[in-house]
Amino acid sequence: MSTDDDDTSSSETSSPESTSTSTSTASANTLSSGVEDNGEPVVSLENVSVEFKEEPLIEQALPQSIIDRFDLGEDPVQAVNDVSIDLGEEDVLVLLGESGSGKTTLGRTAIGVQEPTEGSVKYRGYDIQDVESGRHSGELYFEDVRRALQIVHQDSNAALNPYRTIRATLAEPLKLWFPDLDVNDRNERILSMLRTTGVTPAEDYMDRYPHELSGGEKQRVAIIRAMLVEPDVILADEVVSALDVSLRIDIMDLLVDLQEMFQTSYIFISHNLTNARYFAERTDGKIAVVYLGEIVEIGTPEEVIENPKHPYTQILRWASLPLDPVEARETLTEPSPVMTEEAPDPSNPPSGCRFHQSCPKAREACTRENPELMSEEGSPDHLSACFREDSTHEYWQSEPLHGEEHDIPGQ
Ligand SMILES: Nc1ncnc2c1ncn2[C@@H]1O[C@H](COP(=O)(O)OP(=O)(O)OP(=O)(O)O)[C@@H](O)[C@H]1O
Repeated sequence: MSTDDDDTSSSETSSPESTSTSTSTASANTLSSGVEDNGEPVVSLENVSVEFKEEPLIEQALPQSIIDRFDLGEDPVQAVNDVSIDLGEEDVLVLLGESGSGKTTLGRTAIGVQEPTEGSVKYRGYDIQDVESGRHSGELYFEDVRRALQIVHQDSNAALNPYRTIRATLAEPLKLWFPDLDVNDRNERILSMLRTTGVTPAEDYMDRYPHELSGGEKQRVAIIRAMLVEPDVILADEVVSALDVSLRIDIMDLLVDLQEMFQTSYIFISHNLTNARYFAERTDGKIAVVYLGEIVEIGTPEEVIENPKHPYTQILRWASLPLDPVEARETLTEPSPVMTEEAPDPSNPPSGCRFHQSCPKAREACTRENPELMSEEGSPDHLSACFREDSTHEYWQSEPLHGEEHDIPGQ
């Protein structure tokens, strides 16, 4: 009987360069499933919404007719609301926002792990739900989609089985997705990836258990596991948040290096403006700011961080302490520009613009209509979901909502 830990036979290893070159060449134009790169976005979301309905005991115990008649049901949580985005080859999209804003749900939906309540999610033009349910007839199978869209979590402790060696952990996805590889081929690929990612001496690490690794090493192994199957997209969900500040740059740099080798696209989730900016800058990616399930601003890091347009992004920037201690002290003494400390309820979001209750720039018009992403003339790719982008909107004639228009420090 063959077990994961049978993969211990020694093997001639090729240099990391030679293996990574061959794998990246294999994945450059043709997926291992045989599906041609068809020019469609790797992932595209169209008007995607996701709701979570909690079922309290009362709802489980009573018939639906009674629940409806006496209005006993709970409102669903609107985790994602009407989001449309495309992710192309070797694209990077950084989702930046506070805890609970919907980043993880949006990312999971984009890689087909979370089913949307409304809208469609496509992989290379194929509707993922259709592929999963078998409604789609063609050369693409759901297994191909699963392999192509991978995830790396924040908590590498939870992601790695404490009872399995690194060799066994990393052999598992290779056995699953590349059953034709023999033990030697698998070992070769694993050793090569360990070396490439700086986990050396690689031979020593093969037979270690997760508890024998540092936090940074565990996260490297989790990244290798996702990368070994040659995915098109990796959802990197707060992958550096649990690490010491000194290690964060190393891991982000590793992802950048791996992207160059494997031409992977990333959806990189972070609640930290500094990390979001660093990663987007290094990868020429875009930052999408997420607030209460919606993308409220999107653009290059320079556009979004240096020249934020949406009041929410401007406040996010204000709230991120500057590195200079004197500047940081001055910022702390400034009164908060947020109009209410009360967090909005995601199961009952405000009508109109979802940010209007907290927004220092809000006017009456913002209570009536939810602004779509729009751009000013001259910067077509820097979009903000705020009526202030539209110089002809009735917003400008309507009354400020919070007495008067308030300034946001630093703007
Ligand atoms: N399985 C679920 N069931 C019910 N509600 C959920 C579920 N998953 C997420 N939510 C809710 O959806 C909203 C968005 O959550 P999500 O985890 O996507 O946000 P996030 O920005 O990734 O936050 P965090 O960084 O804290 O994970 C939150 O109100 C959350 O409580």
